[in-house]
Amino acid sequence: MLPKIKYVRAYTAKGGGADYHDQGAGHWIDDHIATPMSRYPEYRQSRQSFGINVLGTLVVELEAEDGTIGFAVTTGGEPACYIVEKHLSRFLIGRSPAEYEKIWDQMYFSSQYYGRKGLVVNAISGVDLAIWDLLGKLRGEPVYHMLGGAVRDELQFYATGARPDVAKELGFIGGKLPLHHGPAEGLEGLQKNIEQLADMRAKCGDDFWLMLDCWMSLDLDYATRLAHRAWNECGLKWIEEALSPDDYWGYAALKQNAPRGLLVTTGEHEATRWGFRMLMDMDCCDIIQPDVGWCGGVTELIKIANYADSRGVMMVPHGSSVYSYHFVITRHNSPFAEFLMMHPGPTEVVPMFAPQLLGEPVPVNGRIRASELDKPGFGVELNRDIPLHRPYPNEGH
Ligand SMILES: C[C@H](O)[C@H](O)CC(=O)C(=O)O
Ligand SMILES: [Mg+2]
Repeated sequence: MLPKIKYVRAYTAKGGGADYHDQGAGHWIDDHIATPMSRYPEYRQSRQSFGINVLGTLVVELEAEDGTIGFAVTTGGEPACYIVEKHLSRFLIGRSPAEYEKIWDQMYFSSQYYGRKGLVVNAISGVDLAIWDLLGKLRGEPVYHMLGGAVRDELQFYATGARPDVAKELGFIGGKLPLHHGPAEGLEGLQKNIEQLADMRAKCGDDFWLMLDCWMSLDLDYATRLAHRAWNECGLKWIEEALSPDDYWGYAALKQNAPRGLLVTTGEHEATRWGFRMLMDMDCCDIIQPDVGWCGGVTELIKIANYADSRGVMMVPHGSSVYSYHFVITRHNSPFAEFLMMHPGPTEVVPMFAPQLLGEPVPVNGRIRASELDKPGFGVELNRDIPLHRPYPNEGH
């Protein structure tokens, strides 16, 4: 019998890490990136100006009766701490981490009346990842072993950041650029978007994948025009998250309208098996991109991935560092993974969730070997030198 969970603790942390938009001035990730808020000129230059980094990181720590600690990080900050400590902890204390299915079900359905997506599911995801970490640490097994084992020897990565040309030199298989100008900047903005992409195509050569991340900023008409020009003039591989995550009808139309061969991708702000079922049943995209720290955790991602597999849909999770790596290595329908370049330039490979995780593997020549994941749980430790704040201790302490 495994030791039971004795303590549940939820902390917040600031300064990068799982809340990867919380970076210092001059970072590429906050440099005039198109967003749904770009229609307001005062919020166009910086995403931090409208509060993209307002939540911070949520750290969930579960301590078992024998003192073993499992933990996970995701976004959600102080409000997510409240949900974990004051609501979800009741489903954890005194329970075995091997009961992850029932625990997930209880967390989700007890919070459904105020949850279902967004912050609450981030909090549930953080708890679920901490459970899997604890389970792996108690069993002395990496999470990917518990998920069925590796289906290939290494992970291959594309890089997200403003410098696909540097990503190519660093050995990545492709580069995903942020889109800089949204519909409010008119035809001039559209032209600038195409010129930036064309410039990158010239720098990277013809056979390197180039993708555009539109971070929910476009409307269907703009997205269709952009897709055609970017495909015809620059050989774009995929157009990502062009529309609001709620606009399933728009995504279905975009997939119909897009040039044959260009992939439509979305899902990083979608959650649960029901949200992804909607995307797939409505034929909204070619690749789904759940974030394991936001979609419901590993327990839910198994269901999402199996449904995608049964429909022949590719699943390439969004960011999420080790939480994604341990999953992707086990799936045939996840042939490659994303690496978010968190160097400000970004001209170097640095750990995605630095400084919060210790022992986080990074791609070398665009790859991580499966054997690098061979440590119990998710194979990382919490960096306790960073300031951690615990705002709402539960009664069990
Ligand atoms: C670069 C994008 O705007 C965003 O910050 C990250 C993202 O959507 C992705 O990695 O995908
Ligand atoms: Mg994205």
